[in-house]
Amino acid sequence: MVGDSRPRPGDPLDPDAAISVRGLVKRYGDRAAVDGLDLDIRRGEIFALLGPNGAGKTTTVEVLEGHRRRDGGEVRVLGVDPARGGRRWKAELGIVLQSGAGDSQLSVRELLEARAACYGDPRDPGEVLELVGLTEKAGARGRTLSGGQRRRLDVALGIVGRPRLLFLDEPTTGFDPEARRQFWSLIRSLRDLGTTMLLTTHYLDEAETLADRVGVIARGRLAEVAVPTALGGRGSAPAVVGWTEDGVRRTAETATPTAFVRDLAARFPGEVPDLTVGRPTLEDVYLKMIGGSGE
Ligand SMILES: Nc1ncnc2c1ncn2[C@@H]1O[C@H](COP(=O)(O)OP(=O)(O)OP(=O)(O)O)[C@@H](O)[C@H]1O
Repeated sequence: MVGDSRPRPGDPLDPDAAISVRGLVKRYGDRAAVDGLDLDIRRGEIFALLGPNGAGKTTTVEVLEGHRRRDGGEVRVLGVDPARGGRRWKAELGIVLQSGAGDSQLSVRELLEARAACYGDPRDPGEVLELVGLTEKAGARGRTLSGGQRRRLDVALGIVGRPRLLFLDEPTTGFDPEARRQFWSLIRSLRDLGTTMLLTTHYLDEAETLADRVGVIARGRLAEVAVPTALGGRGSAPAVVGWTEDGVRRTAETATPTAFVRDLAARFPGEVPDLTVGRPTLEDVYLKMIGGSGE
């Protein structure tokens, strides 16, 4: 799918969606932190919510989780209005927060077993430890874990209840590059198991790698929703060809990079020096889209 894929204001709620939101408004005092948001997230999808600090991401997610009352609009999460969600509904959600579980005196396994006991059909704690790569730390006290290991424990606690929908709030903050890659493959395994995921992140590469679609929120409104390769008209943006000639770095924008490079190649006896062909990155289009909208 190419282009914007938001529902239009006034469209009915989508009963088949994992999350369906129409005209969501949340005010703090007389200021709207979320100011008329329309969004559908499909079952089984990984959706990344992007936006600058203060844009309204956390507020939106907290309303969806049932942790904050909305001031306007309609919301359904797994078919239920979060303002009225009961225990059974809550048991179908997994929430990965910066929980502080890592400060506990309990061991990693004890923490996980205690959480698993809250659910009717939990995942096996041993399997969850394996999935998040913490098997060797099963006996360790939470407070002896490194920052990245605590985050994995947060994820383990979020998924042990076998959630159908998982909320991940900036899940890889503080991870080293290898831990991030491992975490990404964990998220893909969860998707293969059918889990729908709503991810907030400030890492554009993370959104690009993981998300089926991304939504950019600025000043409490969704600026665009699209697959990562199409956001901001990225898919049809001109390519930028770069090369070095007479010791000078040159670049040219072109809609036909193949023909351009063919002509360029004809001008050089061998390789075109330092040849690059690029399109705008997700970060390029994102920064353009939110330009000047931060707090
Ligand atoms: N409890 C609160 N009381 C008053 N204002 C709040 C409260 N929580 C958030 N806000 C304001 O609402 C706006 C949106 O905040 P929110 O936390 O949703 O942004 P965010 O997109 O999650 O930002 P970040 O990327 O920094 O986490 C901000 O202007 C913030 O100051």
